[in-house]
Amino acid sequence: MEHKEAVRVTTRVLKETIRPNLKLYLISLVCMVGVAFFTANLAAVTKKIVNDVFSASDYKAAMQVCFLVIGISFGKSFFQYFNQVIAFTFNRTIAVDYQRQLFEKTLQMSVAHTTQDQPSSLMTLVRMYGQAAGRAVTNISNKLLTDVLTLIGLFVVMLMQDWVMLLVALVLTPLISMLVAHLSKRIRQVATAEAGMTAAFISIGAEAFGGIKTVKSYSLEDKVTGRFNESVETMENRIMSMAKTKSATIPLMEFIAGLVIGLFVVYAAWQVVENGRTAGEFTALITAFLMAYQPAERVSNAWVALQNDLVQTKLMFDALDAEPEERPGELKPLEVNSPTISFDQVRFAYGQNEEVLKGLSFDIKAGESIALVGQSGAGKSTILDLLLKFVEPTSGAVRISGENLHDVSAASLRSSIALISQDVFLFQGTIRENILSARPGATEQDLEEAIRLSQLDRVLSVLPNGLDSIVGPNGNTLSGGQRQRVGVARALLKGSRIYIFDEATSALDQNTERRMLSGVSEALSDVTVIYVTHRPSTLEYVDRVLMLEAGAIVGFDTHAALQAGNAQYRNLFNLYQHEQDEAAKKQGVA
Ligand SMILES: Nc1ncnc2c1ncn2[C@@H]1O[C@H](COP(=O)(O)OP(=O)(O)OP(=O)(O)O)[C@@H](O)[C@H]1O
Repeated sequence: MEHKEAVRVTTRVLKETIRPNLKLYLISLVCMVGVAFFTANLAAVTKKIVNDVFSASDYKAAMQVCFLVIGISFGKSFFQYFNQVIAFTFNRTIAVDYQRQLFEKTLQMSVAHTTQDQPSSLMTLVRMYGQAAGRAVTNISNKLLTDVLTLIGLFVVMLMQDWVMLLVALVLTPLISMLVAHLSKRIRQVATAEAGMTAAFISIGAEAFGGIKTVKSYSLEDKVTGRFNESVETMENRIMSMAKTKSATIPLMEFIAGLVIGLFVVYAAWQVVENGRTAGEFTALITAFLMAYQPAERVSNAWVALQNDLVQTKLMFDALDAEPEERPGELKPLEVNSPTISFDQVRFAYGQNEEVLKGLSFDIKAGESIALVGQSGAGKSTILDLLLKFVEPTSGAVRISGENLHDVSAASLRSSIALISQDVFLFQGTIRENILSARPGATEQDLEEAIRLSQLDRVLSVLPNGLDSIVGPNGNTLSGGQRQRVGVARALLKGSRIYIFDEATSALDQNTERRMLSGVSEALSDVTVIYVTHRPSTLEYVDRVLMLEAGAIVGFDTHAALQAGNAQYRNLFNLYQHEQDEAAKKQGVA
């Protein structure tokens, strides 16, 4: 990151955070000045100790100086305490606020953008960036400022004792500034890559532990460990390079301090002996110089840390400024007057890859139920992604209720469609809460009906707490089939005009699936339903079947008509039948 960019990021982060907390910040400013004032006075008081107490051997003066020192120390501690509490509050408030903004922003991004990264690495970045911004603001507006003010105070004390200090200051200040500027640049260069590397590191771990059964059953431990080691090594090299740069600053400053003190002693001795200056003046000067060491060290540390945090804050701003999927109010809401669906010459390709859908045109009437079938990779999921506007056609148009989805807001579109996927997502909580999340105001009667139709009542009857049983994170205390039934119940309660069942019954046994489908198809007789399925049994419950092959339609008719007149469909149906029989056999054996 260039110097100009660092200044731009600093200005923005301060503007965005100080303004809303101005009152608190002004109080902390008073505290900072208080800390600096009392610290400087603590150094200055040594002059009195040496001259008035020791040199004059005055007992009374000793008592006065004693109270003075206690008063100054109390003042310093008082302001220091409040300053630190405010700095801490500031840090946390800013970190949490940015984390919230980043989380919301990530949710607003397109699905394609969000799924580029592992969920865990996205969360790591949200956490890291927010914390970095909090630290950056606290460092600049509080820690650095407190110490710089203290240094100025101590400097004034030194200047008051001897003008030679002015010369020393004039020579040392630009020297130290140049040194710090050089180190800062190096640190920012190294830090730029750090955030990405940490996210990659987390992502490797998440992938390995998330797929632990696959890793173990395919003996992939060595491969996973190899990838982990590689990422750790790259990260360690970066961290080491940063540590070396950081470590250089403190010894360098210590050396400069030692050099200056050495010269002071000789200079002070000469002034006292030859020019009749008092020992107290030089005690105050050297004390101020020694006391300046700690804040100077903290300034140097805070400055180094700041470079790192500014880089991450910049990355955070980049993420916050990224174009969202769409801006609120940018597009009109979809009004589903009649739940018709039409694809008009739709072509689609993922990036520069080969076309996945090759000019698809078909119409689904309002209230019709259709099954979408085809070999793996034919393009079924892509059709669903287009319907939900997770992706947009390369050319052609997808319409619902006559409206081109390109012109309607994604949020209104998605709230009009109930999607039930194969992997049902359940959040941690009770089954009741999960189902009611689709329609919080639903009556007990509607809830019971949804439970009955989804065949969930059979599951609930064996759970000790029934509907109030708690499911673990992502419903992991339920079996795949149980989760699917909760997913169907939740979707039924939503009461949409369009339903999409994406392999939503794949984990159910045939009998349960049949019972569910007969109830569901009756309950959804006046809404439009799409089933994506490999199950031949599902095909009996739909009005028409749309068969895809390599991104093109090879048949769209009733199951009976396709069976009678379409050889490709018969082959596919036989394949599905075979798969189903095999699965039934396996279930029988189990
Ligand atoms: N994100 C992606 N990037 C690149 N290509 C993709 C992506 N998602 C899918 N594809 C490709 O698009 C084609 C259609 O995939 P799609 O998932 O729509 O098929 P499908 O019929 O749903 O398959 P399945 O029954 O196995 O789920 C496939 O060749 C697939 O490799």
